[in-house]
Amino acid sequence: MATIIDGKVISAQLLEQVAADVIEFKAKHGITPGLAVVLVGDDPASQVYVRNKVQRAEQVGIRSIKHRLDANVSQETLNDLVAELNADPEIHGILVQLPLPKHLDEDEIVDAIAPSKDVDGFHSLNVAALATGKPGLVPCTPQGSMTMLRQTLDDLTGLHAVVIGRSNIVGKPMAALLLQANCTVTMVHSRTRDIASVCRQADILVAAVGSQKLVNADWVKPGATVIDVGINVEMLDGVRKLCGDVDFESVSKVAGAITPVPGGVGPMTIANLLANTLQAAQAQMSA
Ligand SMILES: Nc1nc2c(c(=O)[nH]1)N[C@@H](CN(C=O)c1ccc(C(=O)N[C@@H](CCC(=O)O)C(=O)O)cc1)CN2
Ligand SMILES: [Mg+2]
Repeated sequence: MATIIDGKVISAQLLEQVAADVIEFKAKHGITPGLAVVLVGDDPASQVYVRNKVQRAEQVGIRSIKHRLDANVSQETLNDLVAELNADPEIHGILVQLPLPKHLDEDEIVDAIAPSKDVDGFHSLNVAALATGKPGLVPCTPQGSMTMLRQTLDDLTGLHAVVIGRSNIVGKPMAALLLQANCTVTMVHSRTRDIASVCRQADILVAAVGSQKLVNADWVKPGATVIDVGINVEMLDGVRKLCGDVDFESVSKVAGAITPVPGGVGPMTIANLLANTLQAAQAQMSA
């Protein structure tokens, strides 16, 4: 049976560290780090994530301000709000909760956020910084996944990491971080031929594709470390349950270590968002 990599425990450690660093920041600069969270529309999952972000921010001493906009808000109004937040010296971090309603252009709004306040690490300049190994704000979910890998494995150097999924917010930044950690990185996706045999070669397997229980035991090398980034909803006997991209029941019998869903990568995302907010505030104070 695989070791369970507990995201609740690891994220609680990170939050504790952020809270201590926030106290130090406040003492040094006499100001409180500020995070603006923008929620457009009524997507129930997004509402839960935003509520959790605001609650956790308070817990670590970061001031958060939530901006709730109607589902049919115009691109112009959203751009104007972001411009206002960019100019606000009390706001050090800005995030726009995704996904946005279809009529809005996500790329445009993400690139409207000042790169120094882009605590999601989605802005083109932060993406370029990560790709070229320069300092910048790194996306929260891949960053959290790396923390879990580092706590599980002594050294990542030379390990073969396979990332399933090529999204801009998880797959691509995850691959860049694994490469920085000296892994040999392969990305697989819906057009990959014989995806199972490629995955079976992985020492580290990261599933970030949004396809319920896609990865089964046949895809996993015995002893591999498996990071499940998927958050999918399944109905079991009429009850709504979360599950990942990995079939936990079968894979946990083969893998060396595995993250569960829920309680794995998810909690790391929010902890890293707050770590990024503090990092952004520190950088702005020394600019
Ligand atoms: N602007 C952003 N939008 C989105 C991001 C993001 O990082 N920035 N990521 C996801 C949603 N997300 C954060 O926003 C997120 C998803 C899941 C969790 C989490 O803690 N999940 C729990 C289960 C929670 C539940 O019961 O529903 C877990 O896995 O244990 C946190 C954050 C898309 N949008
Ligand atoms: Mg759109």
